[in-house]
This record gives sequence, structure tokens and C-alpha cells, in this order.
Amino acid sequence: MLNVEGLNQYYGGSHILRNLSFEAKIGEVTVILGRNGVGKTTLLKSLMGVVPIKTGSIKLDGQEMGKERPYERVKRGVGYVPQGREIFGRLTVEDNLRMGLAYKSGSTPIPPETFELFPVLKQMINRRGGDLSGGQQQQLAIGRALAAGPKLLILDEPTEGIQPSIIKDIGRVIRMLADRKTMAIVLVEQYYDFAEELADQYLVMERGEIIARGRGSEMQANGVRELMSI
Ligand SMILES: Nc1ncnc2c1ncn2[C@@H]1O[C@H](COP(=O)(O)OP(=O)(O)OP(=O)(O)O)[C@@H](O)[C@H]1O
Repeated sequence: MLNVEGLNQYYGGSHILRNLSFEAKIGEVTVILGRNGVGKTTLLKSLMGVVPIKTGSIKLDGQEMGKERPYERVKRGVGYVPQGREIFGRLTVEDNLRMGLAYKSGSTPIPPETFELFPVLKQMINRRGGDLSGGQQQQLAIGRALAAGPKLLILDEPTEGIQPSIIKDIGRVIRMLADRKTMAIVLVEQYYDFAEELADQYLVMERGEIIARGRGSEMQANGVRELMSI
């Protein structure tokens, strides 16, 4: 579904992503782990087209999208939940969700399922995004990314700064979305237990390279937790 081949990315003279290759399959959660500054966010931004790639290929359903602009990738079916959520604090919850539908016709409704997945968004529909708690904002950011019905959902550290009960809710939603087998999910995460619970496949990054990979069920046996704490 998502095929990344030989991806290289630079900030000025710094070589940030080094020849990355991996596949993310439909119905699976692909977890990307690694310590601060190894290039995880840069990888997701490259997948989304927020930063241009230098060389390499990014294919969705066999079609190259590595040179496309972010909005074109959204149209193709990529949903993005950025680090820090980036919701619009002055807009209402409803308008934030509508942002996820921006490229569709004005009459396209917010999918009712959004409120089944995240009932709190229904309760808060007329509140401003900035009035929501961190966890509620994260749910809003995921709802916004899901609004257009993506085939690939990319999440950048959705547990960051969020209380445990909401982390559980978010984990349940991610698992449920993967199990429907309609989308591939790529999740960057530093919270090891959350990552291990959700991973069908894992990749560990170190200084812009993938240094370990395998099936989620093998993470413990392969010492991934220890790898993260070295
Ligand atoms: N806009 C930028 N310009 C120059 N260097 C950058 C820029 N953004 C990130 N970097 C550098 O690129 C490297 C990778 O950063 P990146 O944010 O992708 O790492 P990360 O693994 O996501 O870390 P974190 O978990 O802290 O978000 C770091 O050395 C960082 O300092």
C-alpha cells in the first residue's frame, strides 16, 4: 500500500534521512520508534510532502507521489496527525473537523462516525479548539485526519503530553481502524508500551537510518525496549 524506497532528505548540508526503505500494509499498524532527533518527524513530513525529498520514491497503491504537494497527497488518501496536534485554537471543533474536508465540496458532511469514535467531540462541537484539553485536541486532530476517509493514516506521537485514560481510548481507536483493513497506519511513538501494544510491524531509527525492524509480536524477544534505552 505505502512503499518507500531509498529515501534521502537533507536540511541544508545535514543528511537527515539516509536511504530509508520500508512498506506499510493495509490493515497493519507500522510503528516507527527512535530517540529524540533521529529523524522520525522528518520522515513523516516527507511522506506528507511538507518537506521535499532529495532522492527516493514514495508510492501509494503503486503510484508515485514523492513529488506531489501535501494537498495532492491528501486527495490521494493520506491523513496526517502532526506532532503537537496543530489544531486551530480559534476555530470551533466543527470548523476544525471541516478543515479535514477542505478539498471536498462544501456540502460534504462530517462523517457521523467521527462522533462515535470520539463522543467528546460531539459534546464540544461548538467550543473553540483552544478550549479543549490536550487529549481532546488530539482526538480532534485524529478526527480531522479521518474526515476525508484516508487510505493511509500517519500519526506523530499521539500520546505526547496526554493523560493515560485518553491514551487508552486513542489506542483502541487506532487498533479498530487497522482491523477494518481499509487503511494502513504509520505511527511514530516514543512511548514504548503503547507502541508495542499496537505494532503489527516495527521499525527502529537511529541517526536517520532504520537500524532494526520486524513483526510487532517479536518486539520483546528482539530487545527493542532495551534498544530504545541505550
Ligand atoms: N527545519 C529544520 N531545519 C534544520 N534541521 C532540522 C529541522 N527540523 C529538524 N531538524 C533536525 O533534524 C534532525 C531530525 O529531527 P526530527 O524532528 O525529524 O527528529 P525526531 O526523531 O522526530 O525527534 P523528536 O522525537 O524530538 O520529534 C534533528 O537533528 C533536528 O535537529
